[in-house]
Amino acid sequence: MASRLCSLLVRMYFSSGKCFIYLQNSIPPCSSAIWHTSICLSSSNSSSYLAGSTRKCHMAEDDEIFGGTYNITLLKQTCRHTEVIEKYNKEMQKLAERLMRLKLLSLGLAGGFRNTTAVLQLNSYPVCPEPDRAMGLAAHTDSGLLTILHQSGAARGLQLLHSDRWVAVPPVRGALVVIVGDLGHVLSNGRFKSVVHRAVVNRIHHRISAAYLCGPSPGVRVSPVGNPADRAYRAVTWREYLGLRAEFFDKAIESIKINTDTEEKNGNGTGCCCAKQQNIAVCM
Ligand SMILES: O=C(O)CCC(=O)C(=O)O
Ligand SMILES: [Fe+2]
Repeated sequence: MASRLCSLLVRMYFSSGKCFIYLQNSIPPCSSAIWHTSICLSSSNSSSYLAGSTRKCHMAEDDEIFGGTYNITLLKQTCRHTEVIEKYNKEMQKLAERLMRLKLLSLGLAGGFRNTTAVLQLNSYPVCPEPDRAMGLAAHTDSGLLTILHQSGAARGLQLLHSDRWVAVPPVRGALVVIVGDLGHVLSNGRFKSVVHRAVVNRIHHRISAAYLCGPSPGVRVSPVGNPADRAYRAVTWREYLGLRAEFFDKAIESIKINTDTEEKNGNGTGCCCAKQQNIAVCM
């Protein structure tokens, strides 16, 4: 069901004249542009859901493109697609919550997440005449708890960094890829690793992917499960973590590492989604 909805969503958007897709980067020598569109899905109400996109665009530092205010009017033209997005969001939310519950269970905790924030990122990688000289999406980790990725069609593109080598993750019909994000890494105290990945382009196929990025509410602190004395990372909110990524790029996770001789100064204030003891729900 979730995978079918992903396909429907992708078909719908990329057949709609890309009326609300904005340009994020265009890397020579690709003749046509690579598009990445981020949409905040977190509100159930379609108007604030559209407003949410603005915030996400700020977070993604795309304000240079639209002068600080995302083009809401263009987004509103796509309201007829709201129903499909809502359905997609509902299914993906259920799936993300289930995956998070399983992840917590494997860490010895019975719990779940409420009030998650979700962002849909639609990626379009056109055919590239010189794929060796271009990059679709540069190497990165995702910042949230987890990402559920749909790869449309048969074209390969996704690669994971494993033991210093890039390993292709070919699309499998009906299958979704689950990627652990940095906050998922922090929450598990490093037991679930956030994986470095990238997307390459190719000479023959136009490739499309849809990434559902799931995280806590932006202001909720995430801290590692388990014994406070064993925590490898300090507590951090998603908002703060995005700031650290802007400052430290791929070293952001290192920047919240606790040195053995450094005290965890942040404690477990209210709203923190660390699980303080076994069998406590992880609430946000
Ligand atoms: O297109 C892909 O396969 C990767 C997309 C991705 O990593 C992302 O949207 O964060
Ligand atoms: Fe990613």
